[in-house]
Amino acid sequence: MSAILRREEVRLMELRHAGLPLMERAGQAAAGCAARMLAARQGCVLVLAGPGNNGGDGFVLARVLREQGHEVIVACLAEGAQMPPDARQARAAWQAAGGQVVSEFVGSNWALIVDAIFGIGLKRPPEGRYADWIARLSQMSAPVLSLDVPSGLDADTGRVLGAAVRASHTATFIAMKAGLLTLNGPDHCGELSLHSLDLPAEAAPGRVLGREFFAAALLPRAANVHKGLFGQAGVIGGATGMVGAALLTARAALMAGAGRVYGGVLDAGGPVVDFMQPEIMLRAATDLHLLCSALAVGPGMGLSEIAAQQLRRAVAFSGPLLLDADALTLLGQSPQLQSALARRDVPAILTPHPAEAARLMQCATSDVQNDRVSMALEMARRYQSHVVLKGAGSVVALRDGRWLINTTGNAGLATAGSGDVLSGLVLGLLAQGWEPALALAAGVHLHGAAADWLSGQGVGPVGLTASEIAPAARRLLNMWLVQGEG
Ligand SMILES: NC(=O)C1=CN([C@@H]2O[C@H](COP(=O)(O)OP(=O)(O)OC[C@H]3O[C@@H](n4cnc5c(N)ncnc54)[C@H](O)[C@@H]3O)[C@@H](O)[C@H]2O)[C@@H](O)CC1
Ligand SMILES: [K+]
Repeated sequence: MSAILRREEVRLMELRHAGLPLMERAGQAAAGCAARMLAARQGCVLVLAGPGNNGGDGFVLARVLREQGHEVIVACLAEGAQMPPDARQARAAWQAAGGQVVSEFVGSNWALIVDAIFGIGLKRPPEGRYADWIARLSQMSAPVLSLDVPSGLDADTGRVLGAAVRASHTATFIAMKAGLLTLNGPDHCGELSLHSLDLPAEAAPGRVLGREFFAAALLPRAANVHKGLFGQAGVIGGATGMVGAALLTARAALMAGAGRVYGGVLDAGGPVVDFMQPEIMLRAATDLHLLCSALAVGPGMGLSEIAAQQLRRAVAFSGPLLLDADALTLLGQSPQLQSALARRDVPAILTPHPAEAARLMQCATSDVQNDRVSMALEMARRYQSHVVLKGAGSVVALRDGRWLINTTGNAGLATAGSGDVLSGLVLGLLAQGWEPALALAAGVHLHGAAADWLSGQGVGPVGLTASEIAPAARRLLNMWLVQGEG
């Protein structure tokens, strides 16, 4: 499972290995990507080199491609003397080999454009002619290879600083960066490849969320079992007009394997049976006993006094607890509930989307989105819970400070009820005795993988409905249980 390093962690790693020819290795690795992208394409390669070490990587790549017989031009606005030592050396080696450096590029008929303008060193919007280059790149039809980070993208947060390159492929070095995986990163990176530059893997609190994280919990079912072994899942939600949200959660819990599922609805005139899924035992929320193995509270629950009462009852429940949707809004308004939550032995799971996270953190949604990893970690710390901050590149922050970014899923999940299904999948795993951190990570990964599988069948991303996610997730989960880590 790949480590994700923040900018400062990458810098420390570079310092620790300063004696190694890292820029040479980075340029060589990127030249391999470039050669694959060029394949049979004829014509000249344009390398846009910035003023720092990202530009230096570009000079190494240019030299290697030229040695392989490709025609290459490097455009660089900085003077050699203004560049940092490694980049200066790479530029000198390029020129010593007969390579040309120009200060401007004309024409648009390139076989490949290499974006070596800015890497992890960019912290403010690109200015002047660099901004101009990025704007011009967006109008060109040639494939673009970005080195380390698409220029203009913040490597830690995935924010576009002004404007950013939209790459066909991004070759990133040493370790994965959060900004490539969350917010605007996935829309700008194209295909993503990681090149470790032969540095040893490091222990880091951030990881890419893969199946190996929860593989130990993927245990195939024995033959001699009964439903009582797979837990009782309880759902509280479904105020008037929103009963469907609670049903989506309950159905997903059933399809994730919970032995029995109880639905406690707040709508006094609500249904007594779910005719699409009659296995679910429906009743008034006030009649739902809390002897269940795991509880999810919030889908379609509303913000009424009865909803608040139900939430207070749920926070006192000692088993695994997931809070979603309206439960999060109510939680954000109540210091008493917050301290009760923080005192729980079993950490609760919070599943906010960015607007709900903003309510939990008493800030603007844009503040949440501007640094999703830091915000998810701060929420986990403040609420002493495991958190998933949903959205492109969902960030899972665990109570102990570890964090994960999920890479499954697609825009099809941006549909009504999708979050209710996620809650149900996690709830179903919790009911079966999965440890909360593993249930959350697995649920998030599975939910995204189900959407990817459905999109591969033409069911989405456009028009994917939340009801379709749980049956697809059930199918994948059964495959994973047989395959293990796979
Ligand atoms: N240091 C090392 O050991 C290694 C560094 N590597 C490369 O080096 C990159 C980091 O290098 P740097 O720290 O030099 O940073 P960058 O090359 O990403 O950019 C920093 C340079 O851009 C300028 N700059 C920043 N923002 C600007 C803006 N908005 N407008 C105009 N100029 C701006 C800075 O003044 C500085 O000159 C990595 O992303 C990676 O590509 C790799 O070669 C691997 C090894
Ligand atoms: K770049």
